Amino acid sequence: MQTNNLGYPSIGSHRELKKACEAFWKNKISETELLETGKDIRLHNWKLQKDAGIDLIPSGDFSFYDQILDMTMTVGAIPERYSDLKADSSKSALDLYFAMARGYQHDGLDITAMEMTKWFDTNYHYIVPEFTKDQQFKLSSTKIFDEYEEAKANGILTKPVIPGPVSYLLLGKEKEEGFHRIDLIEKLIPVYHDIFRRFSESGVEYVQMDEPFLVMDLDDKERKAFTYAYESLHQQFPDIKIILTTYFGDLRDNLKTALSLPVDTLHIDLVRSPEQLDEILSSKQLPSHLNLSLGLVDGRNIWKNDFRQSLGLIQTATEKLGAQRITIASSCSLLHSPCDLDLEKDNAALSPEIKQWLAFAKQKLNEITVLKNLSLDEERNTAQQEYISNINAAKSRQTSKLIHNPKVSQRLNSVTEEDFSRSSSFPERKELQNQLLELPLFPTTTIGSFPQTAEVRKWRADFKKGNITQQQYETFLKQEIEKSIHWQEDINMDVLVHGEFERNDMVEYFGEKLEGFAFTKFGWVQSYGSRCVKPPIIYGDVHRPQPMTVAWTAYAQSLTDKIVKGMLTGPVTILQWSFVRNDQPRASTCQQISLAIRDEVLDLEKAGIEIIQVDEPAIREGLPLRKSDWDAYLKWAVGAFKLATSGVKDETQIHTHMCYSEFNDIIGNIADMDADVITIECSRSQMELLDAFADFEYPNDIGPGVYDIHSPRVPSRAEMVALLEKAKKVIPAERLWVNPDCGLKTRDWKETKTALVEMIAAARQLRERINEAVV
Ligand SMILES: Nc1nc2c(c(=O)[nH]1)N[C@@H](CNc1ccc(C(=O)N[C@@H](CCC(=O)N[C@@H](CCC(=O)N[C@@H](CCC(=O)O)C(=O)O)C(=O)O)C(=O)O)cc1)CN2
Ligand code: MET
Ligand SMILES: [Zn+2]
Repeated sequence: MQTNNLGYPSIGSHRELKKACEAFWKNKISETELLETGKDIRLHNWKLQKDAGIDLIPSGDFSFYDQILDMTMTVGAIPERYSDLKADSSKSALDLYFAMARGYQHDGLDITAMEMTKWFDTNYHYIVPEFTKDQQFKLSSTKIFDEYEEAKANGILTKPVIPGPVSYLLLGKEKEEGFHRIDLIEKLIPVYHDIFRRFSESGVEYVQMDEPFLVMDLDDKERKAFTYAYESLHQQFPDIKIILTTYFGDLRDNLKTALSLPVDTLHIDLVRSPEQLDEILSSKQLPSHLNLSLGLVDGRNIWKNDFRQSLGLIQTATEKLGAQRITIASSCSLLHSPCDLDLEKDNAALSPEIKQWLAFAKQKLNEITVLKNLSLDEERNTAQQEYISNINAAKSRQTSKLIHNPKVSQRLNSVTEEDFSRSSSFPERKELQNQLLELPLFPTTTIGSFPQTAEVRKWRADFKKGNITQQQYETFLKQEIEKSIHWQEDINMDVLVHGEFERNDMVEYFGEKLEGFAFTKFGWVQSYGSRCVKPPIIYGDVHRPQPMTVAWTAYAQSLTDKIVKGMLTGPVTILQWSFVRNDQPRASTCQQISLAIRDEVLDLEKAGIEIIQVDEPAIREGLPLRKSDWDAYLKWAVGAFKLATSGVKDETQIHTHMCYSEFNDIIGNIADMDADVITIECSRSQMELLDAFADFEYPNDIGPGVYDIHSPRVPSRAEMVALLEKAKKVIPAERLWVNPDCGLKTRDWKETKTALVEMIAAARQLRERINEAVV
């Protein structure tokens, strides 16, 4: 019996990599220094895993930005627009790499970034590979080999991890018509042969090949690509042991394909789907040589493993296959977990009672080994203490007084059907809102946040450390709000925002104000590139003890005669971006959050706020990976939004915002949410997304984002006018809003100011064109 870890966070337990990358981008440290930081993190992680007793330790899982972008470099799928940069001998491979991730606007070059999108149903984002019809692949990076050798030189034999060829292709996007990316498999496989040849020369024993698409709906062509790819690799390199790795779901109708592939080990996610174990063990197709890696320790949540349940599953598997053929593993990469619970020792916001229920990445490594020891040693001599304390922690959680709040269940029981819909239809509401709000055609607005500068963060850090008083902190925030309101008035913005300066994060901030949530100090998880989040932990019933945003919004509104839009995070997004309790259905937790947001919406309305935005950027992310599971999810997720927003008067305008979303398949459900206005991310895909809204005849108002806020690149007025003209072709002018793709918190003021002035000028130009047409 072996132990296996699928991947470890690259970011560092104190976000060393984030800090080094951002310093490098600002030219504050050299490339050598950045590379050195990467090396230190890798070594630290490998040693940690070795000391924890992990047999199959990953290498190649470390990344300066994203593992899929790393693979794009490895197979040489570098889009044409970077060729000047690539040919420029004064630029390093790392410069090219970051240009692909973030765009490049220096030395007279102006190159857009590659698209970024959600990694399955997580809050991690990857860089989308771009493919052309005559796409060429060529082994172009030695990173994966270098890291294997680096570990070996330090006395650690590792298991290289690479995305499997089928998933790699399916994660990408065709950049021209006339082919399907899966057709490129025959061109791609020779590069995998080159990779395996090098592995073989270096004496690599195991290779982890991630094929998460095996838990998705596949067609026959895609299944055949699996067979082709893995048979080809096995034929050429029969001695390399492949661990075919699936996660985030179950194999279902792809089981037969998975079991037919010539691999050494199949890894399955038993956290998401413990039921699939029986199905696999009883399958007639299960080959007698195949080993199973049991993904038992949850890489996606922070609760301690339930040893009793895991040992049951291990026993079932060993009885059937024998301990020799079983590996104990994390369910997926630990990339999605915070690094180390031990860092929380002085955290007053995490009581010892709650802390004993938790395990972060480092603790999870230990759980993997302890599970192995417990299952090999039936007398439990070696891990007796760990077993007892695990069982006690589970008991303490089941019976804790912290979890259940009778007031919350009473409130839930009193919810009625009417609470889920607005009193009047959209056209009726729109007329009343037009009269009240008096907005021009193509109203301009932003998505909520303004730059979270180092200064803003420093004030907050000082306040949290007790270096300044609450009053000093609040005075500072008020000044920031005042500056932002007056500036928005000066540039002629139509609907203003207060700027979200008081928020550390759009989810963590609300978590901190709600009961039933706990927080970490160092529980950082990578979201994209150098950007991290600290997801709050929902451990108990959720309840809003008092208003959360009303004072800030009302203050902002008091400074201007223009309309200030209230800004809230929606229930599905709060759920999705938190660590969620696993002792009740997600839908129930979500409904509790809905009621808290509903109360806040009504309090904002009472305070005179006429437009309220309830952000739901994560509603698409929460969609189950299999289509047959969609309806059940959409029913409660859409319901949660409606419950949160439907209490208001007809005159109050409800906005929602979504980003990183492919809505084509769920556009009807988005319409069912019945927000008066939806702002969406659109610019990186050149308004492609709008076709879905047009085809469906989406009924309400839409603000398709006219510029990409994830890149420091400033868009031109002409570019935005062109995008708006494109939008106008499919959405009637009376229903179009003008706004960026998302909030501006990650940008600097300098770029923000130029871009928004240009955006408002673009809206003005559209209005003038319409007036001219009328005259
Ligand atoms: N939860 C969440 N998920 C999301 C998004 C989002 O906004 N939130 N947006 C989409 C894209 N993802 C994103 C994820 C993170 C960030 C982001 O900006 N993160 C910040 C951290 C935000 C934060 O929590 N800030 C805290 C802590 C800031 C900090 O680092 N403070 C320093 C001290 C600063 C000083 O002394 O000067 C420290 O703790 O060391 C605060 O402002 O209070 C970062 O990585 O830099 C942006 C987008 C999708 N998913
Ligand atoms: C990831 S969606 C962000 C919405 C939020 N209101 C902001 O502007 O930052
Ligand atoms: Zn957004």
